[in-house]
Amino acid sequence: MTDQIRIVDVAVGILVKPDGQFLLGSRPAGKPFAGFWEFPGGKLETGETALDALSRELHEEMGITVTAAHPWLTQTFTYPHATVRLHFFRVTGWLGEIQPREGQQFAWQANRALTVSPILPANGPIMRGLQLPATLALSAVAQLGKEHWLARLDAALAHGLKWLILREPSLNKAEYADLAQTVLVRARSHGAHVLLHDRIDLALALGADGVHLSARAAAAQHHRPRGLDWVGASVHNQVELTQAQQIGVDYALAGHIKDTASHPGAAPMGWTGFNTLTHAGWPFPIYAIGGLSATDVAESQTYGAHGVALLSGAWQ
Ligand SMILES: Nc1nc2c([nH]c(=O)n2[C@@H]2O[C@H](COP(=O)(O)OP(=O)(O)OP(=O)(O)O)[C@@H](O)[C@H]2O)c(=O)[nH]1
Ligand SMILES: [Mg+2]
Repeated sequence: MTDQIRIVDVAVGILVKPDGQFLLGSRPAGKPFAGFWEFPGGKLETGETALDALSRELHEEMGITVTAAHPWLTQTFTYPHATVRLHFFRVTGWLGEIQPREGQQFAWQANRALTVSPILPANGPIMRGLQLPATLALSAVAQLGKEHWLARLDAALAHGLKWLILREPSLNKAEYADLAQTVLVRARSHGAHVLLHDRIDLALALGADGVHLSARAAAAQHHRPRGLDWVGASVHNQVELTQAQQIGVDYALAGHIKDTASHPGAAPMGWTGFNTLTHAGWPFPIYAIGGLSATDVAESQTYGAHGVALLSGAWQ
């Protein structure tokens, strides 16, 4: 018989308030990593689904009844005491007052401004994923023309756009580099992130926030591009998702979900297809893309998406 690593499945709840704050709890004395901060949750019992365990654990540990929870990402991590597979849910609805039923402390935390530490070691990628906005935008110079699109970009930045992928396959290298410089200046003044599409060297040279890789470019990578803060990839199938995981992306875009002008002829996967593709659980957030608008965020999250990536929907 071959040795098999026993994997302990754990359901974890990230309680999120409408303003984006999330709840951490301290691990009670007597448990491994006592005093470390974690999201509430615990081990699945025999016969339980992850969602069953989440509801039970949050009731046991903090006295609440979960009314809205969506799978978000799945992370496997090996501790000295066990290998755990953590099923993270975003919990947006609950009933009852939060009570520390196990002697733990609770603290609502804002992104990038944690006031408690240390966090359980497995949770690093999770904290990073929580920094990603619910919507991101892909540029539309080819559709709108450069000047018109730049004007729309300024308006979107003023309205809070925080994440932009500069994807313009119809521009030549020099035109693209020129546009990237212009866009970086505008985005920086609003604290927005700009990821260049496939141009790793240019992203490094210009100090862009990262790179977004087409599925084809991701397939050609043997490791995560070095020196960039954020790396994402487009995926359409399990093979591409696996490759994205192997190179260690921070997020993926999966689609396309609906019929779009930019993908005439290709059959959309729909929400069912998105769910089939992603439901096994991946250790990074996945955005849905293709024919979507900002009003689709809530629906996308019921299918396990982090949110939606917008093309024309970002510039109307
Ligand atoms: N609850 C929770 N557990 C986490 C997180 N991150 C993480 O690595 N874990 C790991 O998941 C494992 C199980 O979690 P747990 O100790 O809360 O389990 P539990 O509530 O069923 O506790 P029990 O065994 O005392 O009944 C631990 O090894 C813990 O280190 C997290 O954010 N929240
Ligand atoms: Mg627990």
